[in-house]
Amino acid sequence: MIRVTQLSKQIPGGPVVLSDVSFEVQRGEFVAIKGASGSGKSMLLRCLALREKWDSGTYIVDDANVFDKGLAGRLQIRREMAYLEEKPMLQPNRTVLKNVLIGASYQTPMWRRLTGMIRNDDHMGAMDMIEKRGLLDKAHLMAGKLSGGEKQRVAIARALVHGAKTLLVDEPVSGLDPQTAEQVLADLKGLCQSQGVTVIAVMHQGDWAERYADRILGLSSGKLVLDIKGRRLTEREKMLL
Ligand SMILES: Nc1ncnc2c1ncn2[C@@H]1O[C@H](COP(=O)(O)OP(=O)(O)OP(=O)(O)O)[C@@H](O)[C@H]1O
Repeated sequence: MIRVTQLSKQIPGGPVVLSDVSFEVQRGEFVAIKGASGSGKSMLLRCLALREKWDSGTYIVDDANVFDKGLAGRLQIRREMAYLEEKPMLQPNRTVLKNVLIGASYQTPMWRRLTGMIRNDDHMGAMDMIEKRGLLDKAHLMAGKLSGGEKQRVAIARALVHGAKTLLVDEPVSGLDPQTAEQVLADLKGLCQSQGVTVIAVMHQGDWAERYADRILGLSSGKLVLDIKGRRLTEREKMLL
């Protein structure tokens, strides 16, 4: 369970971008964050991923207070809560398999990044994860040759191989054609349902959030104005965002 209480964040010398934001997320939930441009959606995700410093607020993950656990606790959060940017950061001149195996910089020991050495078990696990993302035939292609949706799925595979329990995903379907968007979202939803992975995704465009999310959080000018079960928004609710 993730519990955020009264999270506030101000850009140093600039505006307040999150103000007293509180909510809970259960393990295995698919939560969508909606809100107009500039409402603080990405900032919220980055705060959850500890990519941004919190000015105030408490952050409980699996019954432990993250800010009481010191550096080890923060590193654990960064490993278990993978932050997937809108344009996944893959190494374009390495294969899909290598990208999944080597992981993001904060997930992988330096010696492994430098040598590229892998164990047999790791190789099997990565191939399995790639296959489940529907990318087995692309495993040996250079990542730079993939489409946007395929890159998203490689980033998801990579996060899971490296122990992520929660995926914090910024605009997972932006720029994708509808069919690929469905595939990416169905994959995320399946992970929630079958493996208890928690997904918190910024999904403002279209009605993707209404169709796929178990819960919808709505932000307006840095404030949480909506916290509802996933369903079609009423006109009044849309007006809030
Ligand atoms: N480093 C920064 N310096 C100054 N202002 C910032 C910085 N990062 C974010 N902001 C401001 O914080 C506010 C929230 O930004 P954020 O990226 O979270 O919005 P968003 O809801 O994700 O928007 P979009 O949908 O356009 O991506 C915006 O007004 C933005 O200009």
